Amino acid sequence: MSRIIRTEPLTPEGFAPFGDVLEVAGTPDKVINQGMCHRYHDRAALDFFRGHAGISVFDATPRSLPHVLDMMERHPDGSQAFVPMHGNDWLVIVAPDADGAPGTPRAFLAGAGQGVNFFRNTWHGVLTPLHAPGLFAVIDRIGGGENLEEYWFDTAWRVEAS
Ligand SMILES: NC(=O)N[C@@H](O)C(=O)O
Ligand code: NI
Repeated sequence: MSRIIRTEPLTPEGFAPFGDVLEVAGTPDKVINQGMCHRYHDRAALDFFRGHAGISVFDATPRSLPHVLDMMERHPDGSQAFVPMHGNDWLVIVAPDADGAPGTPRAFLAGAGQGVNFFRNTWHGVLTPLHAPGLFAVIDRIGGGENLEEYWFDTAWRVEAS
């Protein structure tokens, strides 16, 4: 018997306990390139312990709703940003910490043009595209050690569209 969570729109306010939303929003911080480009400057809290920032490209297999969430993970030594290289919606699942395990997850539906940066040590589901191509640039910690803690649920969660 799965436990149900329903998707909710990704907003900076809703996501604030878990990380940053990367999107064009509000007044640009800088207008550059002779007025031809708006720069939304320095919009993510990057945090890498005993390592450095790296950019990787992920080609992830699309999933579909309803989605079975049986595992969440976190990275104790670094933040992790997912930046779509496509224009589709995709799924971002996070959870508060509850004594060293994920608490009740929240499933955010990211829209076209939205990326996220998970704060260091934030419980999250693995990269979850909903359409092909599942291409993302990922900015996270490059360094020694595992930097990965997984938690497998005894009873899976079922993520359903709202
Ligand atoms: N393992 C890996 O590189 N990716 C995961 O951290 C993930 O959050 O998808
Ligand atoms: Ni991760």
